[in-house]
Amino acid sequence: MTAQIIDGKALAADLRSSVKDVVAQIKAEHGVIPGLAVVLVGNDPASEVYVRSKGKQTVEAGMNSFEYRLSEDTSEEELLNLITRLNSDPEVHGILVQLPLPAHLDSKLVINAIDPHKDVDGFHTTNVGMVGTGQDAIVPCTPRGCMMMLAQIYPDLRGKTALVIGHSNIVGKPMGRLLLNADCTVIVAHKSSTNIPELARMADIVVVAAGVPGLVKAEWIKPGATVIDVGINRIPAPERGEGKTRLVGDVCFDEVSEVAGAITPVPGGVGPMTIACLLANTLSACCHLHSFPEPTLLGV
Ligand SMILES: Nc1nc2c(c(=O)[nH]1)N[C@@H](CN(C=O)c1ccc(C(=O)N[C@@H](CCC(=O)O)C(=O)O)cc1)CN2
Ligand SMILES: [Mg+2]
Repeated sequence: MTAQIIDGKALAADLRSSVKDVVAQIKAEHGVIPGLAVVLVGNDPASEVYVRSKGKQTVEAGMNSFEYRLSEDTSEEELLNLITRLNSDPEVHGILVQLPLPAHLDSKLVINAIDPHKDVDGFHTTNVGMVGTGQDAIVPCTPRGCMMMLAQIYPDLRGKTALVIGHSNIVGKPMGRLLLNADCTVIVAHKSSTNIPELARMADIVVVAAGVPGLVKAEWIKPGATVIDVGINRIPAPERGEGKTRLVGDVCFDEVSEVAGAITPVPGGVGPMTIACLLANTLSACCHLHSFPEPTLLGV
């Protein structure tokens, strides 16, 4: 079998275009422009790239982008004061604090200071609790993107056995909850799990967010299963020249593609969906704050 490639780059482009259309419609009908505030503390090079990309894509979708770049030594009080200001700014519908934060800042405290209705990352305890209890709430971007990718393969997820590898608050836990809300039979494995290959062989769907390059092997996968690779690992690539690197996921892509029914690539899979879903969440937050009807995006 050669797996169908789920093209995250193309799907993300469709989603962004769908967001852009609704943004233009809201602007025309109500004179409202959705606005996203992104806060970056410090100079982590990967975070710099993601924040730049978020700002660029926000503007391309016709929304307002407000960027706050704070120095590495910013105090918790300064950061909380900024969040308080953004919470009451009517032009700001979405607030995102790029993670990871420098070690002296308490990210739980900072995230829980965001108005839950503006928490477009879906990390606030209120949104986490609501998603966990199957209520409508803001869903974290990466898991939302994974669910949209799964919707390309399965019109209905009910009764599927899903294995999530990794139990981070950003991906693994919310992914498990969303799959459970969709009536899957869900297993969440993590670094203390002892029998992951055996669990994987039972799964119709495997979602991997472990941060371990090449963790998932072909012999773990049930023939025809769908494999969603959330891993983003930069590894040395001496074949490209001295000091060069390349990006790989948590899945041995070539061998797993021979067994799986569908698979996401890295790069160009889940990653691009993350930022597209951020735009979708910002638009939804704007609609909710103004009591506009919830937009239909990618038919869902
Ligand atoms: N506040 C948040 N912080 C972080 C999040 C988040 O959702 N909210 N997620 C990650 C980083 N991230 C967005 O912030 C992110 C990671 C990767 C990609 C992406 O498009 N990856 C590309 C490859 C890009 C490359 O070449 O390096 C891909 O997979 O194709 C987008 C966003 C942690 N922090
Ligand atoms: Mg995140």
